[in-house]
Amino acid sequence: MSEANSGAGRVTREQRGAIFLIGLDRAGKRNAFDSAMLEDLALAIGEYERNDELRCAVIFAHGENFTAGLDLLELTPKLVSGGFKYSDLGIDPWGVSRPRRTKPMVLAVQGTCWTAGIELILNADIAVIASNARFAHLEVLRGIPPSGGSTVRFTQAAGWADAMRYMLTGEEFSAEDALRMRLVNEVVEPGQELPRALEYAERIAKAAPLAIKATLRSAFQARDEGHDAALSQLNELLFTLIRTDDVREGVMAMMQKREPQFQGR
Ligand SMILES: C[C@H](/C=C/C(=O)SCCNC(=O)CCNC(=O)[C@H](O)C(C)(C)COP(=O)(O)OP(=O)(O)OC[C@H]1O[C@@H](n2cnc3c(N)ncnc32)[C@H](O)[C@@H]1OP(=O)(O)O)[C@H]1CC[C@H]2[C@@H]3CCC4=CC(=O)CC[C@]4(C)[C@H]3CC[C@]12C
Repeated sequence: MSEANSGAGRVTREQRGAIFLIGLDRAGKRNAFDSAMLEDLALAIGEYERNDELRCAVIFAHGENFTAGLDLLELTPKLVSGGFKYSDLGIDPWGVSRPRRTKPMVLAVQGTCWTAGIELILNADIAVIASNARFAHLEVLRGIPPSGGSTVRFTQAAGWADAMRYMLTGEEFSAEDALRMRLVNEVVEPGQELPRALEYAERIAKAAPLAIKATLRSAFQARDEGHDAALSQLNELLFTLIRTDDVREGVMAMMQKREPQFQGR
């Protein structure tokens, strides 16, 4: 698709029907995130968010490794001086700062997946990983805490004991460990992670887009504001959606025993 370690932005885009493939493209540096790559990934997610034709994004990495984490040499001075900020057209891929994405995100991961890569997984909806994937939260060995969401989401997904074991030591863990700790959905043979992620994306893209967004909104609200806040909004979400053309189409398709064709309205 593109040369390793090339391209100013270092993130590729490809539209396949309703699916948007977003590729980390700095393989020569093990897909370490410098500021150009952080910015371009955020912009790609912004493009996805604003394009109504697109119903599911798949984030993957060119080359043999997902990411070696942050390019500390390039980024530390910028973070120290407060000089790194996403442009207004971008969406934070880690869901740390607002606005939050409203559309689904599937991840395909292989090889080395350090720090920021784990945190991208934890901010995605579905993650498929290759059996050769290996993970580590190295931040405390570089003098910083995990700051892309793991202090909240790793503990939620895996429980305190496992999350602290890996975040406080920087110890490496395997694909099987990631599955056991419920950080990911599935482990597949190397090379199958992207095709399998695309299968999930195709299924999501066939579902009703407004219902997909409402599902995410409710789940995000539960995570951010607590269960009561999310439960109190469920009826309103339902009554808003029940009047849409997509609900009529879903019912008609069921009656006529055919695939629904949802328009997102
Ligand atoms: C803070 C959060 C993240 C922190 C970190 O990621 S710390 C960890 C940094 N990574 C490392 O230390 C790994 C170093 N590399 C290795 O160990 C090895 O290279 C390897 C095992 C990965 C591979 O080994 P290898 O033998 O196969 O290959 P090599 O020969 O070693 O390397 C080949 C080639 O690649 C280069 N390379 C490798 N790694 C790196 C790297 N990390 N950086 C640069 N270059 C690398 C190597 O030099 C070789 O190059 P060559 O030219 O051939 O010599 C952040 C996580 C998320 C962020 C937040 C996101 C949300 C935010 C929004 C905001 O608005 C504000 C900011 C923020 C909150 C943001 C803040 C920062 C995060 C929290």
